[in-house]
Amino acid sequence: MTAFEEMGVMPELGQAVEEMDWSLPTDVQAEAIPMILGGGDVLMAAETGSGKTGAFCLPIIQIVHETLRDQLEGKGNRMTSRHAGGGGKWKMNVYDRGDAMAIDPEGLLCQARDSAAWHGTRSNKAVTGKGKWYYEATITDEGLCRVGWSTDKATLDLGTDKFGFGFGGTGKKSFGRQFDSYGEPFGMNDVMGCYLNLDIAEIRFSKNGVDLGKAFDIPAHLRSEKFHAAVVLKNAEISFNFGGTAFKYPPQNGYSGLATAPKEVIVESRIVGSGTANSKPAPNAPQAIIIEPSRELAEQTYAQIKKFKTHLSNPAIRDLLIIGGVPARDQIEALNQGVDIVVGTPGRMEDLISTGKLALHQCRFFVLDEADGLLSQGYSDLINRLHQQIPKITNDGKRLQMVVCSATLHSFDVKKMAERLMYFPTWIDLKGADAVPETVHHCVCLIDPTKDMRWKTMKNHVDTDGVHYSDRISSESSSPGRPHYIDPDPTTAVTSLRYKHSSNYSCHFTQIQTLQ
Ligand SMILES: Nc1ncnc2c1ncn2[C@@H]1O[C@H](COP(=O)(O)OP(=O)(O)OP(=O)(O)O)[C@@H](O)[C@H]1O
Repeated sequence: MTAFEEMGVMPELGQAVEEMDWSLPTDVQAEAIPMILGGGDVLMAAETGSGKTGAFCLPIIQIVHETLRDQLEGKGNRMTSRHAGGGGKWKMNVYDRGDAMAIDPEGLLCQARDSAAWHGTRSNKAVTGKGKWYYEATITDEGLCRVGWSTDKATLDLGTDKFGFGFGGTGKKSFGRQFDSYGEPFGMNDVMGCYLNLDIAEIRFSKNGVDLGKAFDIPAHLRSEKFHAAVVLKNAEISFNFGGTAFKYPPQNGYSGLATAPKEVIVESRIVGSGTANSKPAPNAPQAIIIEPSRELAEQTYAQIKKFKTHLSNPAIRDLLIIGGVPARDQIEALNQGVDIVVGTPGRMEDLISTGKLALHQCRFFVLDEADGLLSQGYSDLINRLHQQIPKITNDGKRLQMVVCSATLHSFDVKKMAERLMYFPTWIDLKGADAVPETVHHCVCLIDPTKDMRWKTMKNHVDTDGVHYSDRISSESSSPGRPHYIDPDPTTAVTSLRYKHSSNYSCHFTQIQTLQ
């Protein structure tokens, strides 16, 4: 197994890079490839010639190929039909969800990995009018969640307006942003029963089969509304059973699973995807679009893709170079034949998009190579326009992934663009120690070793990079936010200790030490 394959790269690509004499991944490849294969957005900066092209092309080719293979075997269509907003089984609606809410292809497992904000979703169908309805939600991870019932007028943040009824893990019920104690707290592995009685306009919940009592009387003006199963999560995961399989705690007192609700009380969600379940992929709609600031770079990237895909067949990946300065006729002809990956320069790319020759609706990788170059050439608006046209979620429920390469990640324009367009990007910054991502929080702990002598007896020494060992930091330092050190004594050295606590938290300890 090659070193690339150990990172999850498929054997056909591993073989191709081996034949190119790439025995080991470069640093940027080692960091970026698993991230992109794992579905993340990546923002990377590394020296010229560090292998960035391979870092994004290899995983993109692999995912595009796997998707094509699934489509060929008919799996793509099955996925698509499973994901369609309306029709079929009860499930969480992939088209009616917050930005960070992931929903599995069955629509029964939801996960939101944003620890800073709530993200919600609700079911693809609703019940209305009459009947006693039930579903179960099992908490499958730590984190915060609220489950309950939402009308289609409610926002996805369940319980924060007067159109949805939530019950949260902290033991609070909520409606209209009013949080009142109810039942008891719940968490990982608990099975929450959600009851909706439309006959007497009442909502109640159970925990692991134990009834927690009435939570809400549904106000008169909402009684004829359509009620969806709903959830909102903060860094949590939850699974649903609408009655398609046996309930862990079957409902009592005449309630039935939503899955058994008759047609006359069911209303399909009005929020449905634009694609149809069995639509064939359009030939001129590639899965990946790679934008380069110059013809030369576009040609180089295109040439690398050709080499990488040498051993990929059945189905073959169709790539296309779209650059200006050559007649568009051949490019249009190739688009009509079918393309999977397009590499090009922005001007010609936009010409073909605006005339409908190149379609963006199946794009799931949007790559900006040398983004600082693209922005300095004034392509910011064009990038925004293209990004706006690309669906953020594909028909088969896959999220748009963005990869941005830049000579530096510390340009204001690149940062602003990343903030605007990218989705929790991982920063891969191999351009030097001065470049610390904003997601890393620093704390500086000043120690005066002449007063606090505990360092002398410290059992566990922290290894440092030693770069500041002989720094002389003067009291004149006036950089805003920098601590001032008074160092009148030439026998004093500054040691900076930096170590990582977790992926997004690092500590700097600075010790002023008297040299013996
Ligand atoms: N893992 C690897 N092992 C050996 N050679 C590699 C590896 N990755 C890339 N290379 C080679 O290094 C050279 C530079 O790679 P590449 O063009 O991808 O870098 P880059 O970071 O995109 O450069 P630039 O910033 O100039 O566009 C190429 O000749 C490529 O074939």
